[in-house]
Amino acid sequence: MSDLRDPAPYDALLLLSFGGPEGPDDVVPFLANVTRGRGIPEERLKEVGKHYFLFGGVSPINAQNRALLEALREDFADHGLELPVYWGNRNWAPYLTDTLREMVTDGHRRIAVLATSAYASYSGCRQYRENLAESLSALEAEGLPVPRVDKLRHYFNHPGFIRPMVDGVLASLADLPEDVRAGAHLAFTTHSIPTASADTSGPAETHGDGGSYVAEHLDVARLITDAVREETGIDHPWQLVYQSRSGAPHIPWLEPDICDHLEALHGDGVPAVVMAPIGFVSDHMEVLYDLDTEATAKAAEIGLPVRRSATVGADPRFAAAVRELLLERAAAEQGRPVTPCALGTLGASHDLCPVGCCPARALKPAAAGADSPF
Ligand SMILES: CC1=C(CCC(=O)O)c2cc3nc(cc4[nH]c(cc5[nH]c(cc1n2)c(C)c5CCC(=O)O)c(CCC(=O)O)c4C)C(CCC(=O)O)=C3C
Ligand SMILES: [Fe+2]
Repeated sequence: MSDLRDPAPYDALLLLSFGGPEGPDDVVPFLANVTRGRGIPEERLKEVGKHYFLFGGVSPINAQNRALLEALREDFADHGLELPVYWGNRNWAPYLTDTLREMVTDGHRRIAVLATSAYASYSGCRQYRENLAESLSALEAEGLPVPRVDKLRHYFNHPGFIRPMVDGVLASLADLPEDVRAGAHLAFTTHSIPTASADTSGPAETHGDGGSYVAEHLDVARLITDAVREETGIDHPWQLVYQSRSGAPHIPWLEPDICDHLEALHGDGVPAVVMAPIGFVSDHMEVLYDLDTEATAKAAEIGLPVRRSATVGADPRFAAAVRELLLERAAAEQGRPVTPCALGTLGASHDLCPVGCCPARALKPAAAGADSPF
């Protein structure tokens, strides 16, 4: 019998995230890193900078990742899985290249990567793969060994991601005044992206209206609504809506925006809304500002009771899911039969992004996919 705890061929796990500022002096250089060559209007950057300054220049994302690192190490230790866990970011310290350099210096050559983005899309998948390729090239240029990096599959439909969100929505419903609770709508929110990116998200066969990005979020919304109904006996009406739009106004992005949605629901006489940020793995500035500040103020202004449900963050069930994803992939790499764990109608996502998955505007090398140069 094979050992179910055997992580071979992997010798380390890399938690790969976005990164965020940790004080006022970090904000402008962080935004410069994020928007390098991305054509985001100056006005939008000033606006987003203000969001960060409102919170002392501190994004919650790094603290969330530190907590997740702890949760992963604890879960691995509790399950006899001896695998070191490292952390690196695309846009702020600890920077991905520095972490990968440390990993190869520590002797690691076959690295599993968990990105803190659960869904397909250029911004949520290929852009992380491009950053991995850039960092591997940097190591190569320094004459260091280039490790093999494998990105773990999208986990939007993994029970360890879904169940904490179900609990979050149930807690938010319970927190609403009793007289409006039963009639509450669920507004599932995610990051708006250009419709052109959504339509080409995921493998070529899913390209079309909304692509994998929208289909995956709809599956998650249905799974959560179904689980909530099982618990409460109430079929809460729901809709997938968007937040945090940027880019030039003439370029179409996914709509409707959460604030417009709240107004429309209020106009229709809906008594209350739970906003569930399913597009975000943990609390980010988008959750603190766009939902907890802006959308909550809009709701107060129109007299609509709202609650924002918790993100998954460092929930121990999510840490366990990461272990399962890693061991599942290890087994597949060893050629052992595995049944990947997934809820919903879409099934488990691919291990290796095929050529043409979430294409970029300009072709750049991307690691950990069928088109990887490494
Ligand atoms: C799909 C998606 C995710 C989810 C997947 C994932 O988690 O990766 C995500 C996450 C995040 N986005 C973040 C921050 C920003 N994103 C920006 C810009 C953009 N995001 C986009 C999409 C996404 N973004 C897009 C299409 C743009 C436009 C231009 C471009 O294509 O680049 C900008 C520039 C200003 C602005 O336009 O808002 C900022 C500052 C932070 C950190 C937050 C914190 O500090 O807590 C996080 C986790
Ligand atoms: Fe973003």
